[in-house]
Amino acid sequence: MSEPPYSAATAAQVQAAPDRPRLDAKTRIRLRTTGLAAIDYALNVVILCCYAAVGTIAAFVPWVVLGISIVLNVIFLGGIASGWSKRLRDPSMTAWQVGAACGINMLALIMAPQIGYMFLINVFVPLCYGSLYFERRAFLAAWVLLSAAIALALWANGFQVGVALGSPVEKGLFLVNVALALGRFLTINAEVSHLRARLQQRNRELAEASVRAERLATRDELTGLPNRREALRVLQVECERADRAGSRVCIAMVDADHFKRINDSHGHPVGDEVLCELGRLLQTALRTADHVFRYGGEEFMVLLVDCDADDPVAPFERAREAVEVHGWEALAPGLQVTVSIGTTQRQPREPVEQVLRRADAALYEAKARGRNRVQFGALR
Ligand SMILES: Nc1nc2c(ncn2[C@@H]2O[C@H](COP(=O)(O)OP(=O)(O)OP(=O)(O)O)[C@@H](O)[C@H]2O)c(=O)[nH]1
Repeated sequence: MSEPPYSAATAAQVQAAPDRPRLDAKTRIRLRTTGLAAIDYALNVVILCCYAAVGTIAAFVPWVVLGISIVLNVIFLGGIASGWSKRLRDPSMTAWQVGAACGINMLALIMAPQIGYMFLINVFVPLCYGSLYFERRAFLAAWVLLSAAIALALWANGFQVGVALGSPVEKGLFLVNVALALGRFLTINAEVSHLRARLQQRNRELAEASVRAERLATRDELTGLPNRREALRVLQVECERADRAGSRVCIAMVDADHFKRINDSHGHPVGDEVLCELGRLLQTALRTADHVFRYGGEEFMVLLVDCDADDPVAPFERAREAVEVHGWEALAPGLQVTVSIGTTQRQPREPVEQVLRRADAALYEAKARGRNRVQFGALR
């Protein structure tokens, strides 16, 4: 009998499988870069083996470098993979890795001065890697320490820095080594360029998010009009401007009449559409320089700038009429919408709160007098 493709036993095994701890993204990146450094160590050992095989350097040198490389990489990779390095200020252990790589090259310079060029070139690679993570002070420290280490190593090997270009194999190894050094430099540069591109992308996203956040903070989502918070800000700004220019502003509170009934008889979505349409109608009925805000619920605030007209009621009467004669039937059969408007004119240097209170009182009066009307709130 053939086994079912997915037996109950398999399901039980899957369920019983313990959750393997997953490495976070940053740890994976650290392991990747440290792993690349380990591959670099291995390549160096291979080149040293070749030099040892043709007798340029002593046979023990690659073994010593291999042994130290293994110990160092076990420490770095193990420290990062186990999460131990997260306790450090730099969990990538950059300074330690750069120091270890330079140290191992200085040791090799002492042990194999015949190919000293290779180790002097090699120290530039970890330094470049450090440029991804080092702070300014660390560069200065690296410069001083490395210069001292090179001087010490040269003193220890009797100031010998060989190139070894005698045999064809040595010439070939020299070229391979130079090509590898170039490859390492360019790999690190490619990484820097990738990071720069990511940073630019993040900056763009951040700028877009802040524009969106600002829009959300100042706009009403339903009608797209500026919200109450923005209304109070703009009102303050326009009043100050009017005081400087010696002009007047008019404000009006516009409230849909019996809006609860509209919601109740035609449904909330129709109510929402009515509010959007009201916003559009008010904007169309007034001048482009004037401001229409959704003040809250079914209430709008209108701000007329440079409103020195003898009759500050006229523009609002026009807006009220535009709402009354609008073809609301197109939204819902039997739908009729009117608005009540309380308006007032701000006196020079009059506090904003006082003007708002007067406009509110005028709106209240318009409602009390039967709705669908404009009421002017005069100074008492
Ligand atoms: N559809 C919809 N309704 C809203 C919104 N905001 C407020 N409302 C409704 O507007 C109604 C306002 O009701 P009331 O404050 O009683 O006022 P009204 O029915 O317009 O009566 P008057 O103002 O006295 O003419 C409430 O039923 C609210 O639920 C909205 O964004 N969408």
